[in-house]
This record gives sequence, C-alpha cells and structure tokens, in this order.
Amino acid sequence: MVRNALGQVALEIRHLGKSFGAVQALKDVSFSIQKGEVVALLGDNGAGKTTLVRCLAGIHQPDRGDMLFNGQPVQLDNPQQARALGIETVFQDLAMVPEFDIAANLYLNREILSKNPLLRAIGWLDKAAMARQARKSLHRLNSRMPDFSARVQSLSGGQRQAIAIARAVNWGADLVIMDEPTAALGVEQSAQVNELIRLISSQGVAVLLISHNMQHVLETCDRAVVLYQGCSVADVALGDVTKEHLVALITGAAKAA
Ligand SMILES: Nc1ncnc2c1ncn2[C@@H]1O[C@H](COP(=O)(O)OP(=O)(O)OP(=O)(O)O)[C@@H](O)[C@H]1O
Repeated sequence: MVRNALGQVALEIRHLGKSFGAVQALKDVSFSIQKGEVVALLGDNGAGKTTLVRCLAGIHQPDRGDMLFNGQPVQLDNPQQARALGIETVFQDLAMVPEFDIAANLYLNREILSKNPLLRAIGWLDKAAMARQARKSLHRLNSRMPDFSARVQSLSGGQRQAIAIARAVNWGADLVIMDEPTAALGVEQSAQVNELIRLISSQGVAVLLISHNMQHVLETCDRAVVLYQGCSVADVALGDVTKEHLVALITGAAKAA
C-alpha cells in the first residue's frame, strides 16, 4: 500500500553503530525509506530505537556507518543541521509551550519577525502573519481547531499532535520521525492522527514511526524495520506478516526470512 511510490530513496542508513562507553546501543543498523513511504521502527525495550532516532535528529552522532539523505552522505552534528536538511522529529512530549497559542507553538524558535526594520531590530514578532500562516498550514492538513487563539494547554491530545505534525511538515520536511504519536490518544483521536500520517505521506513525505502498538502499525505503515539488541534484523512489508509474526521478530523468537 505504498501511496506515493516515487521510487526515490529519502533516507538510507548503512551499518550504523553507536556506543555509550561500553554499551553498544546500536551495533549494525541498515535500512532505507522511500519518499511517501510510512515505515515502522519496531523493537523491544532497549533495542536501540531512541538512540537511532536521536542519531537521525542530530542529537547523537553515530560512531560508525553512513547516513544518506536524498542521495547525499550526511553528517548531523546538531538538531539544527537535521532540520535544515529536512528531517523533522516529533518527540513524545511534542515540545510545546502549553501557555502559548497555536500559532506561537507552530512558529516556536522560527518566529516571523516584523517587516518594520526598527521593530525587527528589537525582535518584534509579526503575530498576524504567524496566525495567518498557522491557519493555512492546519487547513492544508485538514485539521480543524476550535479557536486559533486558544492556548495549547486547552486543546485535546489529538489536536496537539496535529499541531506538532503541522509544525514538522510546515518547514518542508522530507522525512518526519514520530515517536509513539498515538500512545496517549483515544480511538477517535488516533484515527485522526493516522489520517494525517496518510495525508503527509501522500504528499511525498517519508515517515518513520516508532510504535509499540502493532494494530496501529499494521493499519498505518507500509513496512516495518525491526531492531533487536542494536541490530536491524528484519525489514518486512506489512501486507505479508501477521501481528504474531511481528511480535516474534521483536522478541527474537522468530528470525526474518
Ligand atoms: N545516554 C546513554 N548512556 C548509556 N547508555 C545508553 C544511553 N542511551 C541509551 N543507552 C543504552 O542503549 C541501549 C538502547 O537504548 P534505547 O533507549 O535506544 O532503546 P529503545 O529501543 O528506545 O528502548 P525503549 O523502548 O525502552 O525506550 C540500552 O541498553 C540503553 O540502556
């Protein structure tokens, strides 16, 4: 069910490794994601998922292996570099300021400054422009917000997740990484987030999704990469596997064919 099989690889990882002292969090991880593909990153506790995501987000630097993004070898020394390349990560805490409104959160750390040079010089924000753009971004993702001036703390978990996803794609991300995007959500809100994931993938964005929820993975993803003790041990099309087989791959009870 690849929705936008452009056949272009967005991300390729070859034999990635990362150690923390004597702990080899990642030993040998290789896989790739095409544009418009939704790939699940699965693994038991301690398998290395967070470490891998942090390497892709520019927070950790791998000690071994290669990362290619849009065909080019990349070295991500910090999160700003990852974002500048088009890799956005939506972490579980969503990195929002609850007291700020929707637009302020969408433009967090990327605020639009006033066009007036004097006001610009003192860091004056163009709040009207941010509000306008925020409406457009959320509209593009078919997300309805009850009140755009509402503080984020008054929104539902699903609405906050939608803002975090809109923020990620707003900056022209080619790859969006999501850490358990529906873990804290109810059934209806999870369905809305799944819709959003489908929508951005249909627009050519590659999505890497970390989830412990097999049902969610089977419903949302095209493929799954399984990490086991720091190694990528399986890369399976989800049309070809059962939930039980996935669980067996995660726990090491089954080996990939
Ligand atoms: N900063 C660190 N210092 C030392 N060891 C670490 C560090 N970060 C991760 N590890 C170790 O690396 C291994 C992989 O951890 P990681 O958090 O990447 O796994 P995970 O798959 O995300 O697990 P979980 O699902 O429990 O979050 C674990 O053994 C962990 O203890």
